[in-house]
Amino acid sequence: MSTTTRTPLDHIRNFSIVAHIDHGKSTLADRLIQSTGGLAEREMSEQVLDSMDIERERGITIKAQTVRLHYKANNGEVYVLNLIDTPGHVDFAYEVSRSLSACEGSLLVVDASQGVEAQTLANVYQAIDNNHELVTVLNKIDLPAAEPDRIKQQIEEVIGIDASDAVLISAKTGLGIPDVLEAIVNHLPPPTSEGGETAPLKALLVDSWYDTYLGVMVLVRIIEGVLSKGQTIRMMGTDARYTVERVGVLTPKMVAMDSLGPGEIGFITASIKEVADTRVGDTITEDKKPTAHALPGFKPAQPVVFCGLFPVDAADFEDLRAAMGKLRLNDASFSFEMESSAALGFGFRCGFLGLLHLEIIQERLEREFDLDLIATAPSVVYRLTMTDGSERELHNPADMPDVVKISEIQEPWIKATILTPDDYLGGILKLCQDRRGIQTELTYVGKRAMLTYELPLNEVVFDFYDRLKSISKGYASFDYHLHGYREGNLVKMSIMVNGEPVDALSMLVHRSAAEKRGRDMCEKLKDLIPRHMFKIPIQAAIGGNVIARETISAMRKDVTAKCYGGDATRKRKLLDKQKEGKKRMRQFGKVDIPQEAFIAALKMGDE
Ligand SMILES: Nc1nc2c(ncn2[C@@H]2O[C@H](COP(=O)(O)OP(=O)(O)OP(=O)(O)O)[C@@H](O)[C@H]2O)c(=O)[nH]1
Repeated sequence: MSTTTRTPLDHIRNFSIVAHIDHGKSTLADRLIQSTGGLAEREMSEQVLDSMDIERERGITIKAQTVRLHYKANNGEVYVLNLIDTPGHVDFAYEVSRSLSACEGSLLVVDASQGVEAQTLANVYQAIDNNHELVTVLNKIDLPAAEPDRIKQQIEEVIGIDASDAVLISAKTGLGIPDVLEAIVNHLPPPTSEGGETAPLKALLVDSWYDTYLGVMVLVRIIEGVLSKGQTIRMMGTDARYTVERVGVLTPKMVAMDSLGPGEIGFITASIKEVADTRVGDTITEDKKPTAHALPGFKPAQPVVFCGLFPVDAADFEDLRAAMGKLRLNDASFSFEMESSAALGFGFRCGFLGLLHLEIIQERLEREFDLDLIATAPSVVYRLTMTDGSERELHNPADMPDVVKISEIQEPWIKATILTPDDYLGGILKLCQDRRGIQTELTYVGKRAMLTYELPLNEVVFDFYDRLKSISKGYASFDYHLHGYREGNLVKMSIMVNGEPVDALSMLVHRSAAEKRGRDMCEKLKDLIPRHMFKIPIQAAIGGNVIARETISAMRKDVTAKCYGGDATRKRKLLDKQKEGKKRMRQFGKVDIPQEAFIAALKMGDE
């Protein structure tokens, strides 16, 4: 089925939903789809918008998707409402900003029992930066703890927008959903299009993903001109050309169209091989009749955090490569290249948008592809200026050049916003201080403190978020964005086990923290590495200087000794168990290091 009737601009509303995690964005989206008849009830999987398993399990939205809804308003007119789903996590801030720039307005959803959180703020400011009109929606008013009046006031105080006509809803029960639809039509502006249909094609590449049947699908927002089947298009950022094969919209089912016009949002397919060939934020134009200017603000996603991933069993290397290839099909911001480590053998150096992204990929590799992996210390991207004036980026501490050749090391800093109940403020201030944080603001939002800190990213990548959650018993919320590079007094710390350097454990640390961290690492490793038949020294060193040392004393490693006099099956079981245990160990020289040691050793205690 296809259609060519073009919806007039004033009957289109393009909007997104901005919210803190768990405030009910997906539930509301489902309700909107359901109540406009996009899907019959029995077709709704529990949550339509979050499609990947891990997303559902963790309750977060990773991949932005969109739906086109038809809504008959109280004024009798039928409107096309395009909802663009935005990823809910800080690591995907750039994707969020692109999704937002594809629409004119946002629903600001705030949980009426929780109030404003760190991500509410970060996302709403992004929406305001994109000149969005906002409709404030207070969700979960069915909860006894809901305090809509107090939260309205809080929104006005903290965000500085008028919340007096906020829509009160329960996405769970469906209460108030018709009011949300009316507010979208009446309070959010329609798209505008300077050149209209006759202008050369100019479209924003909002998102792309891999569909098993259709291949790479590209989500586009038409700014001006018309995008049609059979057209030869050009991606202005990458200068690649493709012939459009399919044009359509998602309702959320795919519905074919002949073309998309100004203000519209839909998808295309064009025999694009990899998602990596499409860059979110790029401008799509017609090859024969190109637009004069590309859309501003395009920047390819840059990996921020790197780590090495190695198979525990070297024989799994090719499987790991294949699995990573598959994941990358759908995630252009995940990058990997082969790496070999003296200690860990062959593996991959991988780049991620942030820590959550790293965790998700690692988990998917282990779970969906059944691979046992060793992850090395996550590292940020350092910028080195060499004594000969040249500059280079350092993704892996193991590649650190000789210090005498380096004149300056710069490290990335972030600007973090933390909201926490007052009770945990002391602990959080100490945590930020210990991580070299610089406090820039401390204000109160009702009974909660709102902190802004500048922090070196390398102090955050290990376990900052875990620590923050444990100090605040889960109540603090956290959001950050990159805030540029600064010079840092950084040194490379190496760890030696039995005299052999373990490259996978080397890291760049601030000089002031090096000694403590070295001591912590040695102490941790002492507990994590099992005794061997010989004495094992564990040392932390900067250059040639040993800054910390522990020793694991020798033991006769005979697990069957315990079973003296026991039966043979028991003995065999123990030996099997020991063999199994071996699999998850790595040999360094003569020493076996269990896989857990790598991860655990990197988690810094702040106590
Ligand atoms: N009581 C109540 N619970 C709700 C309501 N809306 C959503 N929830 C619940 O709140 C939790 C989070 O809702 P989601 O819709 O997944 O939240 P989200 O904002 O989409 O979260 P992300 O996808 O992680 O960004 C779920 O357990 C919902 O069932 C509501 O109106 N009332």
